[in-house]
Amino acid sequence: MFVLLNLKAYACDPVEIAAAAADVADETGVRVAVAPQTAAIGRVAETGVETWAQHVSGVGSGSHTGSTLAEAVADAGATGTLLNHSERRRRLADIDAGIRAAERAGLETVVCANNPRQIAAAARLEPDAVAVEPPELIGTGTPVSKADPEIVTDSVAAAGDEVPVLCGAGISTGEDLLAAAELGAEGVLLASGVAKADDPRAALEALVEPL
Ligand SMILES: O=C[C@H](O)COP(=O)(O)O
Repeated sequence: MFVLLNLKAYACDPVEIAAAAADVADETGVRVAVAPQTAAIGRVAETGVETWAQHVSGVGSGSHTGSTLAEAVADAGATGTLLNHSERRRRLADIDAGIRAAERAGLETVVCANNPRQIAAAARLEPDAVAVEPPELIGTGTPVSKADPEIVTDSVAAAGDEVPVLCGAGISTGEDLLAAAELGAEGVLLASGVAKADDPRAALEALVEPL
């Protein structure tokens, strides 16, 4: 299972969490990546943890003020990027351009989507993986794997054999992770369960413990 931890814009210490994630990955062999704020990518990557961007713009270098170049996050140490997160929705053409920009920069891609129909469309754009997240469950602590298991199984079917599916929203425990795996997800996308925890290291350790 791939554990992709999105720190969003939470008021947490990205380096402390990244160091904990690096240790947990080393000690358990579980693939754990951290997606901090863009400005923290370099510092997070220095911990040795697999580092992702939360978003890249679908543009190359040029007159694009305020954009986030895929090449820039790759230079800073990121090896992958989320695209079209529920809190950073893009139009289809922008998602396609974002995937192509990430490919040019050598970044792995996970395209997020709300439901199996959107997952089918996202998978046709040939990202490395897709992630299904029902927006109404994000940040609730109620795991998608329990609240809406069919959205995961239907997304796995919609994505087809070539594109792995992650699931996210409300995932915070090892039990949630196992449930996601049983539904066919190859990873989880999570945030608040670790980023807002009093002890993020303990939360991460507990998360991967049953794997
Ligand atoms: O990117 C992460 C997802 O939006 C899930 O967030 P959450 O774990 O806080 O529900």
